[in-house]
Amino acid sequence: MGLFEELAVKIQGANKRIVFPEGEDARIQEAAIRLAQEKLLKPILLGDEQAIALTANENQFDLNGIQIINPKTYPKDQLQAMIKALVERRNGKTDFETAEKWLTNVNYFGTMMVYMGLADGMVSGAKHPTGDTVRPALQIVKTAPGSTRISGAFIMQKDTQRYVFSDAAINIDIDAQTMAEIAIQSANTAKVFGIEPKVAMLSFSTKGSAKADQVTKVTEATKIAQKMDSTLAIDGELQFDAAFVPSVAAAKAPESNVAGNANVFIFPDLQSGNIGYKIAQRLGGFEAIGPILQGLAKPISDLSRGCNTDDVYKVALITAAQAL
Ligand SMILES: CC(C)(COP(=O)(O)OP(=O)(O)OC[C@H]1O[C@@H](n2cnc3c(N)ncnc32)[C@H](O)[C@@H]1OP(=O)(O)O)[C@@H](O)C(=O)NCCC(=O)NCCS
Ligand SMILES: CC(=O)OP(=O)(O)O
Repeated sequence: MGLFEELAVKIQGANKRIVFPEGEDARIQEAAIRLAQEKLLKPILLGDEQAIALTANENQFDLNGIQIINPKTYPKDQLQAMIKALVERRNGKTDFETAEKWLTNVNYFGTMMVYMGLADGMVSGAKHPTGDTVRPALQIVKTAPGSTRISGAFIMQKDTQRYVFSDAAINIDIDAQTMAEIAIQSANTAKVFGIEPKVAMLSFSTKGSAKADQVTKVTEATKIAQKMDSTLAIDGELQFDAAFVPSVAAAKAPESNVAGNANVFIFPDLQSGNIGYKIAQRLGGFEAIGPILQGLAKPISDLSRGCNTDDVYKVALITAAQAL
């Protein structure tokens, strides 16, 4: 059974309510119809009813039975309760007027639905850049116990090959401590997706072949991560070829228990992580599933704006599974 068939079996019957703030988008509507028809979850589309119907008509979609909420006509008393809960949650950082304005934005509205238990998870980002999609989650849902940072991983999949790339979505510039935490989070994500993690801390240097502050950061991160979980196979600093290709590993890092066999790749910053996953996807022909947000207290998932219906469907399955 493939990964997504397994997830489908897991979530079937649990009826998790997943809110899609971009309900007017055709890819979102098509995925929501498929998810509802297969009884995998209960989609909730946000948006203007007329605009949603227009997209559906243009594409001959049947949205019968799918819940639609228009934040602009949301019952006044329920909106007031939402504003109050948001102001309370922000604990002095956001006043009533700002909260009211935020809630006219579908990503804030959807995030508050998840925070208040009106939905079990959220999938957005088909039309919004990552920052605008995840900022409400960072501000309202916040980190899960045991995590100090939220990060974004991709499952990269082709035929029988499956890898984790992190952080490819959230933290722009990271210190050694954050890189170590991302490594531990990503190893856990790998296990959820049936990968026995061998974690490579990536650099442009292998085992001291270059000297630079950027390299020192990666060696420090490796030591911290090894201390955080001594049972984990984790090594660095490694160049990608040393991490991935056994013959190169034999030449560059013969002592390493990870080099040549790594399957979880931790990038030293977001420039390299985001560029790296898109090269593997667009030149390497890998399917990129994610970004899967790690370390968040409730399941909220981002999409790439380049996503298709199948990507939305798969990210929704992951989100519903995280909500179990
Ligand atoms: C994620 C991102 C939007 C946050 O930036 P920001 O809104 O400027 O963040 P701020 O520093 O103002 O922080 C806003 C809140 O989020 C929290 N936060 C920010 N980054 C966080 C992280 N990685 N983990 C946990 N919380 C975080 C802050 O603590 C702050 O909380 P507070 O308001 O309660 O104090 C920003 O880092 C970003 O744009 N990242 C790149 C996204 C991207 O374009 N990726 C490429 C495509 S996938
Ligand atoms: C994850 C990612 O790169 O998102 P986008 O393509 O929307 O910027």
